[in-house]
This record gives sequence, structure tokens and C-alpha cells, in this order.
Amino acid sequence: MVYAMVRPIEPLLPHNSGYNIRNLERLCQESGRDVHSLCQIHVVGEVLAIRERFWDAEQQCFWLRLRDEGDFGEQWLRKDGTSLGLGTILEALPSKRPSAMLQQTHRRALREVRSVRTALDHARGKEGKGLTTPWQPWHEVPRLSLADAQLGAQVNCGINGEEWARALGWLKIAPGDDDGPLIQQLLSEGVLVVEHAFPPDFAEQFLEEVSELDNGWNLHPAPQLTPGQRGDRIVWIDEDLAAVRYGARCVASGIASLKALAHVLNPAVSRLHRACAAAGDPLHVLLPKDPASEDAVLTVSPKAQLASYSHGGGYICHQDNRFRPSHGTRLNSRELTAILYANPTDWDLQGDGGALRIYLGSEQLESAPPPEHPNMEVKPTVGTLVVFFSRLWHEVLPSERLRRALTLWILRPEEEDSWIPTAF
Ligand SMILES: O=C(O)CCC(=O)C(=O)O
Ligand SMILES: [Fe+2]
Repeated sequence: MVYAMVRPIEPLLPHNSGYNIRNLERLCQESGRDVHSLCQIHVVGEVLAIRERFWDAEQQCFWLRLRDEGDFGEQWLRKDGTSLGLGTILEALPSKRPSAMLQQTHRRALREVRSVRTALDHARGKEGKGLTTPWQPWHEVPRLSLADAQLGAQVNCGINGEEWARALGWLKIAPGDDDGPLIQQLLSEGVLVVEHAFPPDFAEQFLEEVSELDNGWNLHPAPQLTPGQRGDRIVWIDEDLAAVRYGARCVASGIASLKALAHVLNPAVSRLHRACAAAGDPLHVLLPKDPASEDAVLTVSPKAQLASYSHGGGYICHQDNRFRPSHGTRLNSRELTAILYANPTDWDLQGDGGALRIYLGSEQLESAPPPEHPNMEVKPTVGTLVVFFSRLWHEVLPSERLRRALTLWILRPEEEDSWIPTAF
């Protein structure tokens, strides 16, 4: 199933105005419209083709005509780089391998999308300096270096070098720190929790921005593979969208900090993989595609997921990735799951629920472990950073209170036959 979003508000918004709630309210007042009428989400089935596109010089955007399988027939979507993200259109396909025909159509649609993005960048004179260029095949995705990440952050949201260094400091992990106790803990236990990773004033602002973003109808129900799998609403977001579209600079900094983690963890994780590969572990075979990958096996997905749970919603016990011995491959390229929470500090796990429960040493299990399996519970309060290997089983316990989380998947893409970008 592919989701497309149509936002009638779109033509109303001046270029680069944010979608934050104040902006929307102001625009609604000015145009005499009800704020609830402005955002719609259509589930439109599989995108079969992008039939037509044109560059609208007046509005400086592309318009795409999509044909899909849903009842909505054909519809126009607007793409202008800062507004409606194409990632939203082609975001979710079932993770079990769809038919060859669907794979092919999806590939074709992706090629179209990429050509639009390239043309768009070209039209704007941009040099494509993002952290990763999403239209490249995974094995060509450049490895993240701190310099790239700094550049990306500056290009994307104007974070300067000083702020960047501070962001890394917040996470209490410094470059060159790969033998430090926190990283050792991650490698040996598979999980790392850092409490108070943010200074309090930043935490307060982060919390406020995330709640404004959520209250502005920017999140939509997460795609589910099975009914009842997860109860959250989500939006995929990068630094650029956060800072420019939503006016959420602390969220942008949060995403940039999570991306910096990949860089910082690279040497240690790379050593871990080499050691496991040397011991004959098939999961850790490193393909010799990129000699520089000796010290860099990790990169990041361009977008992070902002999720909001409410009304007792949770996420059943699952793995974000798994190794398929029968295929000798991993299901996707996710290696580490890194989360920053955005919930008040008076959170009470007993009364409010919403713990992230991670089952330790569970990555090889074929099915979800029983609750008595050794586990740890993380309280989702603002300032808490949790990083864990994506193959560990974990769940979000039902949350009686609004529960928000910003998640970035850190990737190890080199052996990926992935034809489905999970986010781009
Ligand atoms: O929000 C959390 O604590 C974890 C969410 C999660 O497991 C996921 O989105 O895959
Ligand atoms: Fe997960």
C-alpha cells in the first residue's frame, strides 16, 4: 500500500513558510477557512505510475499526476522540495516481498521521482550537498563523515560548528571516543541509554516544538502490516523540513545529533563487524565494495521518524531488522535504532505506561520472546537517548498519555539488495 497526501493548504502557503500550528492558524484566519479542513490524507493504493509532470515556474514547484490502484483514480500532487515530500508518496510498501510486477512498477516510479528531484535540484542550482543523496543505490550512498554531517547540517538548517560540537557533547559521546565506556556498553549489551542528554533549556524547547508539530496535523497513522500492530501516527522528517517547513530548530538539531552518532560509532562498529566476520559469522560478512568501509560501515537514512502514541496505543513486540539465514541476507539495512524522546519529565511508567521494553540478547530469536525474557525498560522522557541494535526484539507498552519519539535508523547498507527505500 502506498500513501499519498494531498494538502489543500499547499497553494495557500507562501514558499518556505512553516507548517507549524501558528502559521496554519494565521493563514486560516486570513483565508476564512476552518483549520480542520486543511489537511487530508488519502490512502490510495499502489502507485502504478507517474503519468505526467510539469514545472510550474510561477509557483516554483513540480506537479505530478499519479495513477494509483485506489478509488481515487488519478490525482495531482505538488512537489517543491520544501513542501510536499515525495517520500510521503512512495513511503510504505509491505515488507514481505511483493510481486515481481509490483517491484518493477515501484522501481519505475522511483526512477521518475528521482529524475524529478534531480531536475528540481538542477533548476534551483543546488549541488546536492545533502548527507546522503536518496536516489542513489544503497551501495553508492556515500559514507557519512563528520565533515559531511556538519556540512549537511549547515546546509540543511544552519547549525554552525559550535552548535554541532555541543550537540555531540550532549549525547556524551565524542569523536575518537570509540573505546569509551558508553560505546563499549552498546557493543557488549546491544543497548545504550543516556539520560539527560540535553541541557534543560534545549529539552524544554524540543518538547514544545515536537508538540506543535504534532498538534499541527502533520502526523498521519503509521502504515500497519497487521491490524493492531502499532498505534502511532508518524511523519518522516529531516533537518531541512524541521527547520524550514516546521520552524522547529531544536528538532532539526536533534536529528542532526542522531546522524552524528553514526559517524561517532563507525570505528567501533566497523571493528565489531570485522571481528565477527573473521570468526566466520555470516551476518557480518563485509562485501569488498568500498575499501574505505574498513572504518566506516554505517551511514544514516536521510529522514527520521517522528511518532506520537495516544489512547493506549503501543507497538507490539517486533524487530526493526532481522537476519534471514535462508537467504543469507538481512531484511533491510537498519543496524541501529536511535531514539530521542519528547515527553514530560514527570512520566510515571506505572500510571502512564509507554515504556520501551527491549529484550536483551534476543536478536537471534525467531519469534517474540515471552515477557519474562531478560529485558530493560526505558522511560520515554525528554532528554533520554536510547540506541540499540535493530535486530533486538522490543515493544512499546500501551501508553495512556501522549507519547512522542524521534527515531533515526542508522544503516549498514553494503550488502543490501534493498529495492525498497524505507525512507527517502
Ligand atoms: O518509540 C519507541 O520507543 C520505539 C518505537 C519503535 O520501536 C519503532 O518505531 O520501530
Ligand atoms: Fe521498533
